[in-house]
Amino acid sequence: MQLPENPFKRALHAGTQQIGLWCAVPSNYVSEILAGAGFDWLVLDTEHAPNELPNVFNQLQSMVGYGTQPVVRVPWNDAVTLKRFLDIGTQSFLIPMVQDAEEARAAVAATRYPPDGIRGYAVASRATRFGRIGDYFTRYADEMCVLVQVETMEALEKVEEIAAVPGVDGIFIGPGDLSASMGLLHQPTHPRVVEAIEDGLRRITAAGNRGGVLVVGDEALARRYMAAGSVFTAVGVDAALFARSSEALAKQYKG
Ligand SMILES: O=C(O)C(=O)C[C@H](O)[C@@H](O)CO
Repeated sequence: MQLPENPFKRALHAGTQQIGLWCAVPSNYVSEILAGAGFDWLVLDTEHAPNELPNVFNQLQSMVGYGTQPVVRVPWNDAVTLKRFLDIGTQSFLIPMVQDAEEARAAVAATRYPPDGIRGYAVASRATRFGRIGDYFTRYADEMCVLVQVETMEALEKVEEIAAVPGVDGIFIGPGDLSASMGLLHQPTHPRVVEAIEDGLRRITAAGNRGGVLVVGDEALARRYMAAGSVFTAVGVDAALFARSSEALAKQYKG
């Protein structure tokens, strides 16, 4: 068997704009529905969603064959957690709350085998397709994508050093937590937050790395961030889509 290519990583490094969606609903039925919707990438969220490893395994399988690529958001920058998601075949990670270059290096090291990192070895995991991918251990890193989240003012001040860390394929700016760190909780589109995100995206690009962000329900702002340099841009959250559209439908008939 061949090592699966990572189209998300390849498009990211080619500078191709990729439109994504957050999948907070912990269901492989939902992830397959969303995988056919037309997005380039889908975040399988295990930080802010009641989603665990066995279910993410099912979600990864549900997306096989669809063009949309899974990006697993782990709950923390933790090598043990990353190891388990690596072994089920995850090839793209979104790692939250990375504060500086040291934490970015730790995130990358968790995805690499020695001597490049500390990833634990398993002889027959889904990642290697149970030993059927002959060159997995020599080529896996080519198709491994590490996205780190910068989502505090402190981390945003260090975005250039984070961008320079080898193996960091992209930097996602988290509007929600960033706004909270700015004293603007639940105001991710506050003008000061928008200005900070735009500046961060420009600096990430100037540092030679690739920026991404999430915007919910505001196409103009999403396109403003794309103009500022976002090349992996999430434009919605499934749970919010379900909640708002179901409310609207009920209101049509219930008033
Ligand atoms: O800080 C943020 O904003 C993010 O990291 C995205 C949110 O966590 C995501 O759950 C959407 O609310």
